Amino acid sequence: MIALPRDTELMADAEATARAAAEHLIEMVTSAPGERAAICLSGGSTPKRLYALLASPGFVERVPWERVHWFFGDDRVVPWDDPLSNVRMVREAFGHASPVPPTHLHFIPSDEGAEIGASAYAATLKTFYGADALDPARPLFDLVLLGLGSDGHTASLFPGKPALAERDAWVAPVPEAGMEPFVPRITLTFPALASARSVLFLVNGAGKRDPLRRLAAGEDLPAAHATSVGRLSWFIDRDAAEA
Ligand SMILES: O=C1O[C@H](COP(=O)(O)O)[C@@H](O)[C@H](O)[C@H]1O
Repeated sequence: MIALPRDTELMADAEATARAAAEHLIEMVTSAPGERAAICLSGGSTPKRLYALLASPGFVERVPWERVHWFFGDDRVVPWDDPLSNVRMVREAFGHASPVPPTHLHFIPSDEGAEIGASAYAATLKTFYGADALDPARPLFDLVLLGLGSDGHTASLFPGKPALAERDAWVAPVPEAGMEPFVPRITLTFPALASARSVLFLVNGAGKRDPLRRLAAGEDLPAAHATSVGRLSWFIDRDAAEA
């Protein structure tokens, strides 16, 4: 077994990870201190089952959909119907009869390039938050979901890229993304992702053993820099944790 990050729950398989994440998400939205709850979604393939579960019997009736606003941690600068788009993935996972009120899905703009999209999304977040500066006592998100890329990236914070060092902006353009296909991206920065009552990494499958091993060895991977003003935890399945 790989030495796992502090505050890890080891899951039997990917289905168990998705179910536990759905329970955690429901706990975070129902315990949100204000009238609204804010969730920051991760992209990629890992969270797809979680999103589908939320819209399915057993979960759909337990989510206070009218209260929840859904944001994105990152996306590629491609049309929202492109197979590479996280918007498309999330829409497909929630399904045609999506329970999400359309005005509660806050997509990252992708039609005017990475720079303009990043500043437009920062404005969206600041309007929702009601301030230009993040107050650790009043987190922006109730829950931030994160994934772990095979190269150790999280959101679209890739090894060696300037966005990693961003301390002021909430959202950053990533003109040359670090993984194929090389499509420009837009990402929330570490300070924005950390402004959460809970930050939760979801990690499944044998493809994640290498970055988990490298994190355990103390390598300076982007995912190692994720923090939270609240709790930071990991749900990792056995397949990923196998040595
Ligand atoms: O590029 C991305 O990759 C990570 C990990 O994705 P996965 O397919 O390995 O689960 C993801 O968290 C990020 O949002 C996505 O844009």
